[in-house]
Amino acid sequence: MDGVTTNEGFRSGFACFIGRPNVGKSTLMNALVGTKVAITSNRPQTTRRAIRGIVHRPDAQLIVVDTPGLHKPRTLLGERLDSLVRSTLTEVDAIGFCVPADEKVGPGDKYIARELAGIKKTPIVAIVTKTDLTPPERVAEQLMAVGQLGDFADIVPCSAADGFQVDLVGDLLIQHLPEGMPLYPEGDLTDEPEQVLVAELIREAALEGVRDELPHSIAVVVDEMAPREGRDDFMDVYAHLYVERDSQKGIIIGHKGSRLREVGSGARKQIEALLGTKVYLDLRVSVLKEWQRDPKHLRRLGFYD
Ligand SMILES: Nc1nc2c(ncn2[C@@H]2O[C@H](COP(=O)(O)OP(=O)(O)OP(=O)(O)O)[C@@H](O)[C@H]2O)c(=O)[nH]1
Repeated sequence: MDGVTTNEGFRSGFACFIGRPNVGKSTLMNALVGTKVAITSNRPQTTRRAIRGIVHRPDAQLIVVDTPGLHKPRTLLGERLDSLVRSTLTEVDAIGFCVPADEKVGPGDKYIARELAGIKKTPIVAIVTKTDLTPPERVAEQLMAVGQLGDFADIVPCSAADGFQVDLVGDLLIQHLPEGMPLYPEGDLTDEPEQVLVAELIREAALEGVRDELPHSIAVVVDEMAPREGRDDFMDVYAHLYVERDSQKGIIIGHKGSRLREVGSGARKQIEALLGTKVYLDLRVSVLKEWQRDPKHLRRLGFYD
């Protein structure tokens, strides 16, 4: 970090991405940070926590706060997610408003744009994501359409999938950060506790291939995680996967436990990559009836007011 702490002109601060569910916010954050700190899936509302990814540049440190997709709340969980997003918006130095290139601007985007119009202080960079999915003419049209949605500091197209202009998104956010020293040590990529990242990787594996309302009903808690006695290259992880109904438990476990075994081995590989050790994963499935609507259960699963 030589020279950095005294560098004039060094910028550091926070940005967040906002947008409808599934528009590519987590993927973009991972691409900016350069590693997988937020789980992604093709199911809407995959993200439930404000995870921070830290982007290190020679002249700046950008801390990205990942938010759940904003939408009109339907359940108590939905309401808590929305208030999480709203409080995040007032605490950051810049906002990246994501709209995908491959879907027409719709009521969901307009709802968010109206919410953002109420936040006067924070500069907003509009980001047209997933440009790899559409021809350039369509991207150009989308840039125009997004421009109509509000008053933005910049509008930029990018693709997290092929890396197109991901660095530029970083530059545009960084220019709105205040001058200041780095807030995190060099090399740190996230400040989420490892246990939370591990739980998210298990949830990601469990989401593979499930349909309908089941994705929203899955929550994961890591009960215990510790190096095996006498070995620094082996981690024992004990986790619970919660669902809301007995029928869902059956689906997750699968015929003679086949599906749960797949989830476990998929998750284990990802956790091993994250931790850099071998992992033993003990995964149990339990029913927490209607946890999304129950304040007590929500607290137990880590969703606070
Ligand atoms: N082709 C393509 N797909 C992308 C791109 N970015 C994201 N995706 C895909 O879009 C889906 C949603 O991405 P996420 O990053 O989970 O979206 P999100 O906005 O964080 O979603 P929520 O957490 O539900 O709010 C995933 O299947 C991604 O692989 C991109 O640049 N190009």
